[in-house]
Amino acid sequence: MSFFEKLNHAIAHNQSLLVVGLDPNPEMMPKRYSTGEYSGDLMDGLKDWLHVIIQQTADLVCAYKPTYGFYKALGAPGLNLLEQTLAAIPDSIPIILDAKHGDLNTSTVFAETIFTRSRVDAVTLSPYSGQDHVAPFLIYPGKAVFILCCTSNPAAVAIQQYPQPQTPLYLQVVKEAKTWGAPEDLALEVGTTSPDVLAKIRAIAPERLILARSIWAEGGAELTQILAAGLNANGEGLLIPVPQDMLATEEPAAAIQPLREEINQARRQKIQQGSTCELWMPDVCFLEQHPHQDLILQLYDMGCILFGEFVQASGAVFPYYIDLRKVISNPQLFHLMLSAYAEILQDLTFDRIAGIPYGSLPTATGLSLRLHHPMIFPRKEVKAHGTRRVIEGHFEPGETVVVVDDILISGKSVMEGAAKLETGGLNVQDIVVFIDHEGGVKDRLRDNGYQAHSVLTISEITQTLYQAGRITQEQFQAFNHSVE
Ligand SMILES: O=C(O)c1cc(=O)[nH]c(=O)n1[C@@H]1O[C@H](COP(=O)(O)O)[C@@H](O)[C@H]1O
Repeated sequence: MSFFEKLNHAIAHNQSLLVVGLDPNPEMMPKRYSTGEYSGDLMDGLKDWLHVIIQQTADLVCAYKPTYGFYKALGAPGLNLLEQTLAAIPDSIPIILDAKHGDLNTSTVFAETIFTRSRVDAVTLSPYSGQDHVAPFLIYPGKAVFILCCTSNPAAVAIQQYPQPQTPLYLQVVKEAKTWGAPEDLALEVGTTSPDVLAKIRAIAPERLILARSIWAEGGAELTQILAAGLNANGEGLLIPVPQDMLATEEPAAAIQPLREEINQARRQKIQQGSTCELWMPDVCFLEQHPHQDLILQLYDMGCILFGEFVQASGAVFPYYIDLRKVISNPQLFHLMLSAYAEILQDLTFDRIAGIPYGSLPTATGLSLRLHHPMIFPRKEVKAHGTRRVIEGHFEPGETVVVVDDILISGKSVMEGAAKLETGGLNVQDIVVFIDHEGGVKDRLRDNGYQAHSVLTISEITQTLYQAGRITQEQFQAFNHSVE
């Protein structure tokens, strides 16, 4: 039986959305397993405690969740204890190993160990190594992964809310993770005390199972609010952890039963509120994603694309400003950008590459080294002493030069540069820029005898930023009005 079948069966049979953590944490172990008449050692105490929890809760929960870290921390006896604990869990209850595994190099062996040599049905994973890390776990039919989307740790806010609270990274993790696996294979782990966070995730992932965490932290919201935000319209899709302190009592079942009923009450209400049965449609469409989406988003996040009112060199006011000069300080991004230029240059015929100073000299240098074509450049201002050269670098008159520049606004800078190269007897046909401001600038260049190529247009950039939630509707509309 697959993880999801087992889970659904356990939910229906035990009428429960509760998950019990089976954590051999010596600090949480009740004193009765180490003092008084108890004669065993620490490992015996932990084992007996966990076994009692399983016996008491097997008809009250829909899954068990052993935290791998607690077992590892106990060394070899701890790993032995994990096996004993898993063996004590009834076959009908699925096991989610809480490993938060995040290392790409060990993903294949770890997946094989837990899914073929133990009774684990699902595992929690960190999202930071991306799909490559998750794929080795998803090749096991019937097994599932839970992707950690956010945690409730206050210090994590700086990362999870980046770059801004309206478009936080944790929601991007959810959107991205949805493309890695089907709802039956890939669920989400959400640590939060905030119903708002759960509601945002539920809104973009209505079809995903969510394993809630940290909901019992002090100062957190009421359980009813958490349930209202996280349950789907069918009163399902949310797994609720049993509070740790309930597991330390002598009769965990007595404390858990009312909690189970409270949750079921909220589930019934949710079902009554929704009059229709929800049909989930996947919102993943790879065709719509811009091929340079990553590059565009990174440029924006680095502050190379700014929205607001900016006066341009021409005196005109645009609702944006592009400053690509910063890219050289981010080698990984610069590399991506050079690859995008190189894709265009490889289809052109030329002897040398010329960069327009100053902004495009690093680009021309990078392309020259990458494509093994010599570089030259027209000087911005000609020196009044020395060689008084207009063009720096070696060239032969009659050669063909491809000109590279950052952005075409009116085309003035690039045409001035090309004209200087032509005074040296060079031919300029092709001009390659990163961004085309549009508004007919390519036609203007064509009228002057140049063929202009661009990696991106400003419309593609704003459309991508808007779709990714980086810019607001107002910013997007301001841009659209400016080009009307
Ligand atoms: O000054 C500008 O107009 C300008 C606006 C902008 O958003 N980004 C930008 O880089 N620029 C500068 O404008 C140059 C191109 O403008 P044109 O010569 O009008 O095509 C670029 O090479 C930049 O030096």
